[in-house]
Order: sequence, then structure tokens, then C-alpha cells
Amino acid sequence: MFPASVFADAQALDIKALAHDLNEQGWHVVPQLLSPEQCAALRHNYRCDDRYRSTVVMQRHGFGRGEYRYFRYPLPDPIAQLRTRYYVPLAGLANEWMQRTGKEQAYPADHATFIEQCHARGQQRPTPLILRYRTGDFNCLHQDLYGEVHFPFQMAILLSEPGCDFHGGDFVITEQRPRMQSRAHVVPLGIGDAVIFPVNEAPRDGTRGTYRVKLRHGVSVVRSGERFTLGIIFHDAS
Ligand SMILES: O=C(O)CCC(=O)C(=O)O
Ligand SMILES: [Fe+2]
Repeated sequence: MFPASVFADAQALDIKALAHDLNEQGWHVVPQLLSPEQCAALRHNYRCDDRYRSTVVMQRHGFGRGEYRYFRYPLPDPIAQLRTRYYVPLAGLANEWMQRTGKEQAYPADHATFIEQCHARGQQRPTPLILRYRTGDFNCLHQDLYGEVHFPFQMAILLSEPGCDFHGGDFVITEQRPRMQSRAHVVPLGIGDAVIFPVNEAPRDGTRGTYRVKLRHGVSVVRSGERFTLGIIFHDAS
């Protein structure tokens, strides 16, 4: 069963804090975006086969160890709402970043129009997913680019309680800087917290103008227990 109160009451983004964190720190956390009850409902839903279009066993592809399932269209209401609702403020920042890096591209103001653009380019399969890790599982550093068209930000929501449901299993981001060694971030997350982070690249201000860093994200080894995440990716897959 899905949470009845969908996520219409999910808090609005603090745009200033979002822009500050993504520009200065590289990622932004929205605390308690979902309630523990909503998280439990989503974890429970992992077993409902008819909700998903495909299931990936990560070790078969060298992606790490664990499993994830992509939702099928039509997305359950709460998932669709999260995607359309958080797209809007993020599109504003995305366009600022495009200008800073001298790119012509502009993202439309609403998600439906952006999805039409994905579909027109042959990217028609939905990307929101639920990931499940058990003891010893992990997610290798990666990027969620699913075709030529991609939205520059994505969101992951932790659905399990760290220190209780599982131990280990930290969300990590690495930042590859030009002509410098890479920098790692461990993002502290509680149950229901969302992390918003760049899919591919981020602009940084340097002494000689703006430069670009390349980002990858993943999850360190889950030492014990079971850890679930909801991933919201805004572009569709080819
Ligand atoms: O399980 C996690 O925290 C990472 C999930 C992930 O890779 C994603 O949502 O794209
Ligand atoms: Fe990912």
C-alpha cells in the first residue's frame, strides 16, 4: 500500500539554502522530507511486482552488490508528485548553472515539458527506483546518465533508519577536480532525509574563472541490516 496522504504536504525547498549548498558544498539535504510511516510504506511496496518495469541485480553488472527496481508508468501518485514538484525550483538553479558554464541549453519551467523533450529524443522509460541493500551490499561510484538528455540534479531519499535498521551504508559523493586529486564527501542522512546532488558536473569559481568538476555517487558497504532508498531521477531513460 502507498501512503494515503501522498506527499502533497512534503515541505517546500529552501531555494537560497539549496543554491548555497550546491554551489559551495556540492549537495543539499532536506531533513525529514518523508515521515517514518511514509518510508515504511515505500519499503513495504518493494515486494509489489506489478509496480515495477524491471529489477536489476547489481552484482551481475559490476555495479556493486544489492538490488534495485525501476517503477513503471504510470508512476504511483506520490512518486510522480515528488518528481514534478521538486523539478520546478531545481530547474531555476539548473538554468543558472547552464549560463555560468556558457551552455546554450535551458530547461523548461515544468517537468511535463521536460519529459516531452526526453520522449522526443527516444528516452521514454521511467527512471524513479527503489534500491535495497543487505549485509555486505554496496553501490559503486557511478552517474545516472540514461541518454543524451539529462537533468543536472537528482534526489535520493533514505527509507531506513541508520544505526537501527542498518549499520554502515553511507551515501558518498566524489568530486573529480581538473588537475587535482579527487575529494570525497560522506553525506549524513537520517530516515526520510533527501539529498539533492548533481548528476554529472558542477561549476566552481576559481581564481581564473569558472571551472567544472565531475561528480560520482555511491554507497559504502552495509555492515549489517537492510537499507532502502528511493531515487528520483528527473530524466527518462533510452
Ligand atoms: O542508495 C543510495 O543511497 C544511492 C542511490 C542511488 O544511487 C540513486 O538514487 O541514484
Ligand atoms: Fe545513483
